[in-house]
Amino acid sequence: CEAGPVDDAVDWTDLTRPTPAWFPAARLGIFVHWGAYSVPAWAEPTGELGTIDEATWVRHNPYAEWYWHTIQLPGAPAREHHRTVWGDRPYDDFLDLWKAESFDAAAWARLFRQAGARYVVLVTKHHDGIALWDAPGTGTRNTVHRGPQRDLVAELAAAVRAEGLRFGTYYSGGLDWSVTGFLDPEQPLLRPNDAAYAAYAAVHVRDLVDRYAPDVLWNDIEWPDAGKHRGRLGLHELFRHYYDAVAEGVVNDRWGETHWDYRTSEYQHARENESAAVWENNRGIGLSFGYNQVEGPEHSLDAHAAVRHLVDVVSRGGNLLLDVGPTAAGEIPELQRRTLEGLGAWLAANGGAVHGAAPLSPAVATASDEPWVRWTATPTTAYAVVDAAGDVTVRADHDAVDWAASRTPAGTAVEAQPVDGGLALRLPPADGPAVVGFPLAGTVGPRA
Ligand SMILES: C[C@@H]1N[C@H](CNC(=O)c2cc3ccccc3o2)[C@@H](O)[C@H](O)[C@@H]1O
Repeated sequence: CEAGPVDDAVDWTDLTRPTPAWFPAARLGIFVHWGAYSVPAWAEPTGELGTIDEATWVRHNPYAEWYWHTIQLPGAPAREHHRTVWGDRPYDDFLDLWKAESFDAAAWARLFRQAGARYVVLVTKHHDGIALWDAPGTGTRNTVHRGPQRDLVAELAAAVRAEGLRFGTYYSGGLDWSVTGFLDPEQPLLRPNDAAYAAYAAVHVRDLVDRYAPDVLWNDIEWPDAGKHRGRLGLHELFRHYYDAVAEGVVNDRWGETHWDYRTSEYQHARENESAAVWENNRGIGLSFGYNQVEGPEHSLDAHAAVRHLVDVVSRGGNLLLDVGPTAAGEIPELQRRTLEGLGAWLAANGGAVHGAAPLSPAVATASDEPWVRWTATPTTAYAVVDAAGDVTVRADHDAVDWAASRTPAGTAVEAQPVDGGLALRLPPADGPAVVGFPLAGTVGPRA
């Protein structure tokens, strides 16, 4: 997803401002990919983005939300699957087959809060161009006029905010197959860059801002090149309008080489962006963002793996935006629900080491994999998250921490003794990684 040319005349730096503190403090968000693609809900669980070569990826795409694209490709198993199960039905039939009959926004929002999430980002228009609100210029090709016949963005925004979480919107500015068709299916990232599409997309995002005041504006792929200007429907004006409307709003980095509040990585892709001061890794619980009925436990993070991934991300200064792909009916698949519930149970007992936490100065302690240890910190406390039980030695500068006052977040004292180059801990049995807090002696604390 290479960035396109930028209008050098535009000074993007006048949009730069300190990132609103709520975002890095949040540490965990829930992504929701729900669309017409949730009806077929079929993809090959090939592997994680960033670990599969592009030639394999395009024909064996594990992203179920790319179904319409994948079935264009001769030789793609998804194309054969579509012919066998759906015959020659057009993709848009899936919009009318999508009923959302079990959709309960309040139940989703409750589950996301119980999972320990502090924000939710809903896909409002994915690459198929179908809007989950009455988006200007989409005619009836949206969920208000067809299929669910509901404004799904409004319903989830209200429910999420009623649970005290922040609500963000994802918009696919970079791809819209309903506008471009499949220019060359073998080149999946050929983007619409013309002024007409740029205006169409700008009107959509402006409408999202004016209707829902999203706390996160999450664009995907990139912004159309013809829209990267200061004019009325230009991107600079759009960002300015957004910040005027949502003072603590944040935008991600998928708008081209223009402006962002934070960087992103996706599964294993673009991990170089994780060196930024503020960043977010996004991934599904499985290998797909949209619901994929083919996926099983072998393709998915269980609660233990989700805890480890979240803690690893936070220990390096990032947020995790963890995706759920609901069924067309509006249910959260059991495999995904179990992971969210397990993650939430662990965070309920140990969230002090995650929410509002930041990396610990490497001068005090560093990560290890044998035993698996990650460190986080608040200004007063260093947290060792140890995926082991019993007697464990962790490397730490024990003069920098008050090892005699080591505690679990629940307050249980933990036996700790300084040993050469670290601390010997006697850990209580725990359901998942154990967390030990060490009051920080002196001024050494989280890396700024
Ligand atoms: C969240 C997922 N994003 C996929 C597209 N990903 C990218 O274009 C991409 C990934 C990425 C990582 C770092 C910087 C820029 C980047 O762009 C998109 O194709 C998937 O269907 C899903 O919506």
